[in-house]
Amino acid sequence: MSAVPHSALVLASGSPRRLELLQQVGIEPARLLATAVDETPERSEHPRSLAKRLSRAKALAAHAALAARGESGGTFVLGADTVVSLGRQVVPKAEIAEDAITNLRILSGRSHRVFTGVCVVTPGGKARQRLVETRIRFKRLSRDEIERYVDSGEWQGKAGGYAIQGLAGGFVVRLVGSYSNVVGLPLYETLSLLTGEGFVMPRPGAAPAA
Ligand SMILES: Cc1cn([C@H]2C[C@H](O)[C@@H](COP(=O)(O)OP(=O)(O)OP(=O)(O)O)O2)c(=O)[nH]c1=O
Repeated sequence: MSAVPHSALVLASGSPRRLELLQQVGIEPARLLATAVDETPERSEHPRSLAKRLSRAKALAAHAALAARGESGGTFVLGADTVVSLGRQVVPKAEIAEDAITNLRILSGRSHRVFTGVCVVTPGGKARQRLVETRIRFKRLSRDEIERYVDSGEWQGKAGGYAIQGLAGGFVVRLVGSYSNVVGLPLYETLSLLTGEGFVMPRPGAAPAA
């Protein structure tokens, strides 16, 4: 049987979660290319617009970097950005313990949304996007629970200051939508975006396309 060669993909991300999620569905990126996109929201920018704008900026920055080296031919580039929001407010990434405490107090006992923007740049240079939303309700968190969580360090560098795939999974009363979207890459939507643009999925066990 003649096998159609599968497509090559560059993951425009430094997030180990995004790499693991792609690998989970059988895609081994040909390379990882983290970008240095400024993630500051614009004035009164809605969280969903922020996630969409940043995912596009990451994918296009990686595509431009590859093109500058003459390496963009034949490759799909994938960028993503995850934003936690409470109403119109962005619940920022936690960098220090105080940020994580503030965020968890805000999220305690309430419903919030997680948006992930996904952007694919095709080998022909077209940028295609999706925006995926997940709704989550956290239990009420006691001061002790917040302190113990902050001691774990799991919040570091995570949108909203928590990681659902770790201890914070125990805070979730209700989740509506895609779980992988919260961890950083909505798998169903990402695969349908890629295959809709002509990406050929590898067969299980195949070596990554160059
Ligand atoms: C809410 C939540 C976010 N996150 C992570 C996913 C993302 O890695 C991060 C959000 O920050 P992003 O800016 O989306 O991504 P990043 O800076 O980690 O990586 P890159 O820009 O290079 O792709 O938070 C979790 O791992 N679990 C969660 O429950």
